[in-house]
Amino acid sequence: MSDVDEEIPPGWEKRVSRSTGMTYYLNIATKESQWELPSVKLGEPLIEVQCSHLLVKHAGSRRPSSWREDKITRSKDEAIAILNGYKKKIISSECTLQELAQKYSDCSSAKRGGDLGLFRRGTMQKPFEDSAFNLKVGQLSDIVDTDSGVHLILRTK
Ligand SMILES: Cn1nc(-c2ccccc2)cc1C(=O)N[C@H](Cc1nc2ccccc2[nH]1)C(=O)O
Repeated sequence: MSDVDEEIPPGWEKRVSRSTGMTYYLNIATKESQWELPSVKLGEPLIEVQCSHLLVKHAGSRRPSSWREDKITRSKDEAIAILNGYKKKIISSECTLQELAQKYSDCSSAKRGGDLGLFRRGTMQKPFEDSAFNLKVGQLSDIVDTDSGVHLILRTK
């Protein structure tokens, strides 16, 4: 099959199994693998995405409390500064978003490294949805502001 026919979508890598010599495909962000070429139907509307996120809440958050802290009192500016620090670590590959989310995210998805699973439009707060659906697989968002706090979003599928 020519390379043109076998266009591998962004965020995926083609690998060869050491044990069988068979080709498989690895999702760089989730480390999940599959034998089939990941399908991206160009030009078709994106129905659902999968993302992981790191949320830092602040005193103005809709629910200024989390598994980490009963009463969150930091200001929004402090939350943004903290998130910018995490973003630097992720961009420099010092840490992954999943590692930081597990330790520091104020969302209950922290226990899953920030993984929110697959979701469709209409299920998340609009600023989060708009950012998530505009990311390519493997792409990290800018800081996103919702009623819950400030987020970094990594699209994984
Ligand atoms: C949308 N969502 N999914 C989970 C989740 C998913 C998988 C496993 C465990 C929890 C938690 C949440 C959630 O709303 N958490 C809130 C914080 C929050 N607010 C969000 C707004 C948009 C996207 C994710 C968000 N997470 C909380 O814990 O106070």
